[in-house]
Amino acid sequence: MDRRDFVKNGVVGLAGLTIMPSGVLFGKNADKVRLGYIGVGLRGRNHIGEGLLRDDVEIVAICDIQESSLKYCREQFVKAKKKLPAEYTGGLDAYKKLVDRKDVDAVIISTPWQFHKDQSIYAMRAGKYVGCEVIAGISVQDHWDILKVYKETKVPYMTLENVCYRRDVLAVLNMVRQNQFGELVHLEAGYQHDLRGVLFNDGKNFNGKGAEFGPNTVGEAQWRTQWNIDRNGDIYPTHGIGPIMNYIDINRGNRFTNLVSFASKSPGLNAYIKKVSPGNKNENIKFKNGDIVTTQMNCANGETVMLTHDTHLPRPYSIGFRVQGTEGLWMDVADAIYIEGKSKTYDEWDKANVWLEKYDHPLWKKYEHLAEGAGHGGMDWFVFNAFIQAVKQKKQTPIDIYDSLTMSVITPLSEKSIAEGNMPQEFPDFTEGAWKDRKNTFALDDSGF
Ligand SMILES: NC(=O)c1ccc[n+]([C@@H]2O[C@H](COP(=O)([O-])OP(=O)(O)OC[C@H]3O[C@@H](n4cnc5c(N)ncnc54)[C@H](O)[C@@H]3O)[C@@H](O)[C@H]2O)c1
Repeated sequence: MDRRDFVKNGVVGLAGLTIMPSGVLFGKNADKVRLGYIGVGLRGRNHIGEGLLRDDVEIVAICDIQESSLKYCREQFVKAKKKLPAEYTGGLDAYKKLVDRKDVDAVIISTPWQFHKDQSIYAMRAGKYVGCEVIAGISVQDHWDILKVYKETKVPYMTLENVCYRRDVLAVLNMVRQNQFGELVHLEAGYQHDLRGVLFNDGKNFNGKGAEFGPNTVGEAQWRTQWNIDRNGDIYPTHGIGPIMNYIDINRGNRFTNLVSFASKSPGLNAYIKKVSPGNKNENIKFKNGDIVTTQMNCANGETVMLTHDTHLPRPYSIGFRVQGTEGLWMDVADAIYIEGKSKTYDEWDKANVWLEKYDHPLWKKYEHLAEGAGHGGMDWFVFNAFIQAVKQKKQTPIDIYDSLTMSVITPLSEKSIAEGNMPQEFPDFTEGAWKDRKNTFALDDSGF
């Protein structure tokens, strides 16, 4: 069975009805999820690609404020020989008309970060499941505002955090659950990705050499670069922290209690501009965001966590996971695992693959053939499928509102810590005490993951 056969048949038989609290529109399991997409730039079109492959998804409408994005998106439908969706454009509020459509069950939001809060709140109020790309809100208060609407509507909200589904990440979750690392003590991760070619281009080509950013450029250079001028903090924490939250049961028996952040100086982007476009007007811009921002966090159960944001300097991509406990550790940069008494040689690393293959997660074993070819090594299939299955079965999403807000609020907290001279910041408990009793069920079954 290939990707296309699968999506015809659906991933699992529809299990018993899970009744959602009031606010969610439909009352019985749906065969098809009718999706509206808000933002069809690069990421939105990845999600379109996944949706177009499935017969249990109908993309009824798309919204974007740029004709170029809509045009590329239309081409995807033509290539897939699917009916063109309705289009909404013409202003920052155009998305509201898409959300208001009676035939939209759920929305996928892939717009720049500053729009996520209002767009998700509007969708939740309309009773539409929200699958929102990473970063829920900008300020700490934004996160509370989103929670308030969730509590009023009970409409599920999921951050589409794909790294939670990466194959090695899930294999390590499997190892954690089978106690291979013993009691976890310290964890590290980060967003360590040379984004210089994304933050700047020549206005014509994605990743085209150039030193421009803002409205006359293409892709994320239009909006993401400005955040590096205006903010100093970990502005992209979710890819690293999402998986860690699953390893140590955050919001499900554990919680972050406080954090403190440090920012280095920031010559990286200026050096890049000087290199690719000597004499460019942008070469002396003051980038407020430190080239390396590190954040240390404490947990109620005593673990420590360190996160790194590192996107302005030359480096190969790596999240830099370190998962360490009383019996051993995984370090993804070293591509290594060491388990005391079980590793081949005392005090020497095993190649990580020896362990990762042995503990390959059951979900990957089962769905590998379907995820093959999907974005980011297949994990994009898993995150999209998880959202669709939750909508179809009227279930809570596997990454829920509390997880989503917890991942994202690290940005304003780290910013505040740095602005106050590296002062510790108390971590908000969005669960309001419920973390003590909530259970970690992430990726434990395949009816929504
Ligand atoms: N999970 C991942 O692996 C991953 C990868 C890339 C991007 N992302 C996230 O996806 C989101 C989008 O990033 P991107 O790379 O697609 O950016 P992009 O700039 O390529 O696309 C954003 C799109 O949103 C549109 N837009 C802007 N304001 C809008 C509005 N008010 N209403 C409707 N459309 C609007 C833009 O015209 C553009 O087409 C961001 O949150 C980003 O961090 C996640």
